[in-house]
Formats: sequence, structure tokens, C-alpha cells
Amino acid sequence: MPYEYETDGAAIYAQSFATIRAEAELDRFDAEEEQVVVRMIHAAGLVGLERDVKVATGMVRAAREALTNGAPIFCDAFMVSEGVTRKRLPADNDVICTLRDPEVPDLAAKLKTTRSAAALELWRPRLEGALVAIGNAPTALFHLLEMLEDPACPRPAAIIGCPVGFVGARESKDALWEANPVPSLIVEGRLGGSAITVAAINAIASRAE
Ligand SMILES: C/C1=C2N=C(/C=C3N=C(/C(C)=C4\N[C@@](C)([C@@H]5N=C1[C@](C)(CCC(=O)O)[C@H]5CC(=O)O)[C@@](C)(CC(=O)O)[C@@H]4CCC(=O)O)[C@@](C)(CC(=O)O)[C@@H]\3CCC(=O)O)C(C)(C)[C@@H]/2CCC(=O)O
Repeated sequence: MPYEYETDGAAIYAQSFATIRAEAELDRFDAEEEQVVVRMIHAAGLVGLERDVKVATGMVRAAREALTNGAPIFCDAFMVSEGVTRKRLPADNDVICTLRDPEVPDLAAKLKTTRSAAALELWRPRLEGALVAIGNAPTALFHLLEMLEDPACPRPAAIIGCPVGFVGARESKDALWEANPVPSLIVEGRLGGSAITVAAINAIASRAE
């Protein structure tokens, strides 16, 4: 039996974004933030997500400026780093996930933490002015906050903090929002994940061109 469905990629996107803009409550976001939140809703297929999104004033601008200036993007998981659309990046920016570095298992054992958290220790040399995207591991976000408590630790330009799940996700994002070490974007509560996070990166990169 023949199925009727849309096969034009551009038309699918246009229809999706029109649906989201018709159904979601986007009034509290400025134009730059709205573009990012729409893509996050799109990735999750979840109108209503916008109610849980918090964006610090100037976060989108700071992240875009960083990318335009050639900053790297550090990601906690390969599901995040692999999702970044390279052709959107304004300065052929490096997209880095250190999770599989051979040093990481020993570091995790030494620090008594997860591999996701320990992998962030390898970010230090290039962390200054970078865009950080945590889309999976709550322990990675907590570890980043611990690193940034040290005034000598290099500071990223902006943080996308959207780890997902039932253990530590809500708490790590609340801690990021409260500590406010640099302008951040979070999804409150258990919701989050790699797809939502990479959608935010791709939206930020799009207008930085
Ligand atoms: C406790 C962990 C959680 N993982 C989640 C959700 C997903 N994780 C996937 C995959 C493939 C990976 N998760 C690891 C990061 C792995 N996950 C953990 C850890 C045990 C601890 C992290 C933490 O609590 O902060 C973590 C291992 C570690 O030592 O750091 C991963 C590295 C495991 C591995 O394959 O070795 C791996 C990352 C792959 C990558 O690089 O992209 C899932 C696809 C689940 C699955 O495999 O079935 C899924 C993806 C979710 C997403 O959208 O990103 C939670 C829910 C975040 C959970 C932490 C909280 C909880 O409630 O349990």
C-alpha cells in the first residue's frame, strides 16, 4: 500500500519549525535565544520543553562570539560531538570529546569518579574562551563546576548544561545555574540529553556565520 509522506527535507524542516512556533510559548526569549530553543524543541519532539529552558542573559551572544573567534567546542560525550554539523561552524572550530583518551580510565580511578568527569581534566589547556557542551553526564557537569571553583582554572566563554537522567541531572544543572561561573543555558530537571544539546550547538553556530 503506498504511503503519503513528505520527502523534501527543507519542507519537513519548515513545517516542523512552523508547528513549534505556533504551539510553543516562546515570548520570554529574545530573538537569538528563541532560535536556539526552537531547535532544542525540534530535536526532542517536545513542545513544552521551553518551559524548562533557562538562558542566562548574553549566553547566546557569548557562545557565538567564541565560535566566530575560533574557539573549540568541548563535549562530554561522542553523541554530542558527532552531532555537530561541521559546515555550520564559522571558523572550522575543533569539536573535542576526550572520553576515549587512553589517560582517562586511570584518571577516573585516581580521582574516584566516572570516565565522563575525569575526561574534563584533559580540557584545561584549551578551556579558556571555549564553548562547553555537557549533554549526557551529570558527573561531568559537577566536575566542571569543581574545576571552575579554582580561580586559576581557565574559564570557558559559555556552557550548555543539559545532562539527562535520574541521578544528579537536576542537581548538577541547578548547581550550574546558582554558581553562574560563566553565561549558561540549562534545561531544568530530568530532561536533557545529547540530541537537545547538539541542537543548541548547531543553532548557535548557524547565526555565527
Ligand atoms: C550513569 C550514566 C548515564 N548515562 C546516561 C544516558 C545515556 N548514556 C548512554 C551512553 C551510550 C553513554 N553513557 C556514558 C556517558 C556512561 N553513562 C553513565 C556513566 C556510567 C556515568 C556518567 C554520569 O553519571 O555522569 C557513563 C560512563 C562513565 O564512566 O562516565 C558512556 C561513556 C558509557 C559507555 O558507553 O562507555 C556512553 C557515552 C557514549 C558517547 O560518548 O556518546 C546512552 C545512549 C544509554 C545507553 O547506552 O543505553 C544514554 C544517552 C543519553 C543522551 O541523550 O546522551 C544517563 C541517563 C545520563 C545516566 C546518568 C544519570 C542517570 O539517571 O542514570
